[in-house]
Amino acid sequence: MSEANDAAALALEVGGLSFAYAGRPALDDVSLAVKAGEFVVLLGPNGAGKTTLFSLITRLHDRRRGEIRIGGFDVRRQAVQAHARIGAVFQQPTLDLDLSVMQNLAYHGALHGMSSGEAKRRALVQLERVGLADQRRTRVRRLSGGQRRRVEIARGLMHEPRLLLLDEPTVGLDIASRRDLVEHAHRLCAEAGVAVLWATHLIDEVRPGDRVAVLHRGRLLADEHGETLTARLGVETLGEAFDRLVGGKETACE
Ligand SMILES: Nc1ncnc2c1ncn2[C@@H]1O[C@H](COP(=O)(O)OP(=O)(O)OP(=O)(O)O)[C@@H](O)[C@H]1O
Repeated sequence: MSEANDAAALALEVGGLSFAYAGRPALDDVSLAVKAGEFVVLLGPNGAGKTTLFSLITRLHDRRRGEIRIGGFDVRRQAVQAHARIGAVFQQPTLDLDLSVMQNLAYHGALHGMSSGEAKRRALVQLERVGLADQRRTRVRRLSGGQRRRVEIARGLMHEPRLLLLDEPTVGLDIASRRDLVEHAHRLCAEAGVAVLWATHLIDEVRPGDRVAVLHRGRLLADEHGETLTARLGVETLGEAFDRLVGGKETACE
C-alpha cells in the first residue's frame, strides 16, 4: 500500500485481496486503486468475482487476506470512518415500493443519523441531481425501472460518500435507460468528484476514456484505459481485447 498522504487521496485502495467461499477461491490477489472523481468499469462475466469484491469492500463478508481502504481509512480497523465514505447500489433493488421517493430517502438519512430536516434537505439536493425532485412525493411503485435506479443512486449519495459502488445497476433496463444511467454516473464523477466503481458484464457500457478493470475467475487481468488496452493487445475493439484476455472461452456481452 502507498504512503498515508497518497492513500488519503485515493477514494478506494485494494491491495493483495484474496477471498474464498468454503475453500473455493473467488478472488485471488486483487489490487485496484480508484482516485477521487474517477470512473472505473469493473468488467467481468458472471461469476468473475465482482459482487464478492463489493461485499468485501462493504464488509458483508470479512474473512479475507489483503487490505481495503476508503479515503485512506482501513475498512476493518477504521470501519466507521471508512463506511461513512461509501455509497452502494446493489444488484437487487432495495427501495420500499409502497413508500414515496422522499420517504425512502428520509429513512436512509435516519439510518445515517441525520435529523429529519437534514435528511429531507440532502435528499432534495440529490434528487435534483438525478432529475427526480419533482417526483419526490410519488410512490416508488409508480416509477420506471430507470427512475428507481436513479432514486437508489440519490439515496446512496445522501451521506456524501467519496466512493459509489454500483453492482450491475442497469439490470432489467432498456437501452435508453441504460445509456442515461451510464451518463449520469459519469456526470457525478465530473461534477461532484465522486469516485465510481461500476461493475458490469456488458462491454457496451464502457465509454471512450473509461478505465477498465477486467476481472475473470477472481483475477484482475487488466487495469487500464480501454484505448490503451486495445492498442496494447493489437486489436480493434474492447470485445476482441476481452476475448483475448479470457482466452476466448467466455465473453462479456456486447
Ligand atoms: N455465497 C456464496 N457461496 C459460495 N460461492 C459463492 C457465493 N457467492 C458467490 N460465489 C461464487 O464465487 C464466485 C464469484 O461470484 P460473484 O457473485 O462474486 O461473481 P460476479 O462477477 O458478481 O457474477 P455475476 O455477474 O453473476 O453477479 C463464483 O464462482 C460464485 O459461484
